[in-house]
Amino acid sequence: MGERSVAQARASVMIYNNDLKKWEHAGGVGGLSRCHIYFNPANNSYRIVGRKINDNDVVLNCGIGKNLRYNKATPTFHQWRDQRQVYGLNFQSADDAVVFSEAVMAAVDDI
Ligand SMILES: CC(=O)N[C@@H](Cc1ccccc1Cl)C(=O)N1CCC[C@]12C=C[C@@H]1CC[C@@H](C(=O)N3CC[C@@H]4C=C[C@H]5CC[C@H](C(=O)O)N5C(=O)[C@H]43)N1C2=O
Repeated sequence: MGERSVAQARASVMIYNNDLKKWEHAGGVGGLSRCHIYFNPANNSYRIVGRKINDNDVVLNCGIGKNLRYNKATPTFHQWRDQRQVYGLNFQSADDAVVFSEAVMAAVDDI
């Protein structure tokens, strides 16, 4: 039994460049990605995967750890970090952002 998607949202994926102190489009080019939260029943883990809508390029692929801190910086820009980098999602609507954030929090609570 493979991974299954427990939530998805369209958003622009951004990565914070700690050296330049600025946000950059994940994958280098702006544009919307379809971001899924996948649950892996084999090891009860979750990860967030984002693929560009126009060419399916994987621009985001990060695990959800049990102590992930998810920051709703604005109603449509949410961010989190892992030990390597800071991720940001620019949602198309506050509703999309709420739905996705609740699924992230549920995943964190489930680990
Ligand atoms: C302590 C810490 O890491 N704090 C983080 C946020 C955070 C809090 C709690 C848990 C996780 C996270 Cl990532 C933090 O403040 N960070 C992470 C790297 C960049 C930033 C540090 C400083 C700057 C100040 C302004 C804010 C920021 O970058 N914002 C606020 C929301 C806004 C929304 C969209 C993005 C898109 C481009 C625009 C811009 O950079 O011009 N922008 C921003 O300016 C974003 N900043 C941040 O988000």
